[in-house]
Amino acid sequence: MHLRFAKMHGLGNDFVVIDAVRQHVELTPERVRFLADRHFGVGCDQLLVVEPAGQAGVDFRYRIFNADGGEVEQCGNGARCFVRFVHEQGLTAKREIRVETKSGVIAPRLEDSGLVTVDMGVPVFAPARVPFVSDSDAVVQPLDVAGTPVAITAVSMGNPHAVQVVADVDGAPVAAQGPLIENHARFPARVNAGFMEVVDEHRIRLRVYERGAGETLACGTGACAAVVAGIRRELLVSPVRVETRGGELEIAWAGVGEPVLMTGPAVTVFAGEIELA
Ligand SMILES: N[C@@H](CCC[C@H](N)C(=O)O)C(=O)O
Repeated sequence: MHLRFAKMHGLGNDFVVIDAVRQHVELTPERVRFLADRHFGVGCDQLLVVEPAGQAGVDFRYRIFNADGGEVEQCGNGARCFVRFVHEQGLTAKREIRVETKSGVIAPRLEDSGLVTVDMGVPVFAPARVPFVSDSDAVVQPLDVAGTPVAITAVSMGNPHAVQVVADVDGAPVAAQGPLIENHARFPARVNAGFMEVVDEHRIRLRVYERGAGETLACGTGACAAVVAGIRRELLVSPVRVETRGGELEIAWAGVGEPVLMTGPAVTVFAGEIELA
């Protein structure tokens, strides 16, 4: 199969983006892993596939695959790249787009500044819906990480996140704890593990060990999850600047029951073609 794609990134969280509106695409987990492979394929944290809308009132559907081949519900940096992609490819002239994802409809908007703002939907804290195994709905919950007690906030931004507060994000145990939290038995769908340093009430520094991809330079849904966790823990006040290893995002949230707004860049690196076995 011959495939045209674009290589894009949002703050260094990188994507192979495929137009499945104008070309026939048949993906398997093996093909996703091959495309994501940084040595034998193109290389990316996630693969994004743009498809025609499957329901009335939305413009497109977009699907997200982690580098490990698994399909997931949501991707914040990907949502910003998706909008730039459909514009650059001439798939639409609309600047505000409603797009169907595995976890519902989100609404990204291409700003005059070139940045993209995305209504990422309403965060969910109910443990069963994250999903997180717990009989308490406390905002801060204890988690035993291979004998180390960790205090996390479990939240879904469409996809699951476990956010902990650390004193110094540069020295945080991301590589050691990340895979243990990702695969913790209390997160039956696995989880993205966030490590947040609070700089002041409007600024955090964040690293995320992503489910199915490992530590990335930035995670959009991770930034949303960290900010809502920080606001619920009364450590932060909206809006919050989130400093990641790949750059900065702005996150705004008016409180429980309200949607999270994320603003940041989306960049096209190059376009390419590849032959898939
Ligand atoms: N990098 C993304 C999140 C991608 C999906 C995540 N790894 C998961 O498995 O839920 C973002 O920017 O949000």
